[in-house]
Amino acid sequence: MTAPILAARGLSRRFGGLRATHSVDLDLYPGQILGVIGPNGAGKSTLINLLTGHLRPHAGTVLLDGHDVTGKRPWHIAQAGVARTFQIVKPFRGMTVADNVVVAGLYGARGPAGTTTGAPAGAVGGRRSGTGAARPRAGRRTLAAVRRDALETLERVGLADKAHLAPAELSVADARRLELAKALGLRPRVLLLDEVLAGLRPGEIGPALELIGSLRRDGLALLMVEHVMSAISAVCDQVLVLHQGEVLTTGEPTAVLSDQRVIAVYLGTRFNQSGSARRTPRGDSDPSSEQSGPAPLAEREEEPR
Ligand SMILES: Nc1ncnc2c1ncn2[C@@H]1O[C@H](COP(=O)(O)OP(=O)(O)OP(=O)(O)O)[C@@H](O)[C@H]1O
Repeated sequence: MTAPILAARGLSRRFGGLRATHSVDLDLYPGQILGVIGPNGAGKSTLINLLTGHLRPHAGTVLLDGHDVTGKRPWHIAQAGVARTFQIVKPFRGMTVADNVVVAGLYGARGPAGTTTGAPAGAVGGRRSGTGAARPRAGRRTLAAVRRDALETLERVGLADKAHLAPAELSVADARRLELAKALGLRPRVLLLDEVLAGLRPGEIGPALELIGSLRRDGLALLMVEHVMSAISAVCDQVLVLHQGEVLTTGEPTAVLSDQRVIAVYLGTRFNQSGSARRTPRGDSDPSSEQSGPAPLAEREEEPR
């Protein structure tokens, strides 16, 4: 059996007395999409932050290609092939859309200590071993080549015609595409998506899922934190459910989304018509829709209060 490319063992992080994640184990394999779900505050973003080095765990281990990368800085982990998107998009605001992706390309994947990157099919550019301090690789690839790759990436996410714009001129959906393009610009082997579908209109979700599916076909390993249950059920191979920082269960989407324990932890969370557990900016549930029946999460529909 293939070894996991990214794994967590006993990953724990507290904020004061709050256990944001507690003893989380996961395995992510090349060509797999692992969905991570759970009610607001369950620890999903914290888990991504621990995997990418944006937070240090209080206990536990992060393994990349079997190498211990626990506590490594985010740029080390990014250059070792793990890219992410942020729930709140973070473009470089003083640059064009295209230059945002070029910057990512200049700092792209190098590979973990003692290995080469094994970048996915279709990925381009040089490889390099070691996890030294982050610095641009323009010396290995010309800026023109990096720019060409960036434009290909923008084409792939559907932003080619907006390459010249400033990020502030983008719609919500396009800002999410740029967030994804920046992550892909790193030419990762592992991609962690934090609510990449949030704010998209129903008609925009299908193409986004097609793109995510195409990345899996390229051989990327994807971890997807998402509240849109229909999307989780459509594209994920496995789903991990977090509840109060702990893994409640892991399994295939159909089984997990109809598991009574999983449904129970979502009770009190409102669902919209696409089966999305929604929240307000305060983190509360969306009062415009509510569902508390025992139907599988992916089949839930809005019900007036
Ligand atoms: N930097 C922080 N300082 C203090 N508490 C934090 C911090 N980050 C997260 N928390 C708390 O840790 C818990 C888990 O938060 P986290 O953002 O990981 O949840 P989540 O599952 O991603 O939630 P959501 O679905 O709302 O994004 C929450 O109670 C949150 O308030």
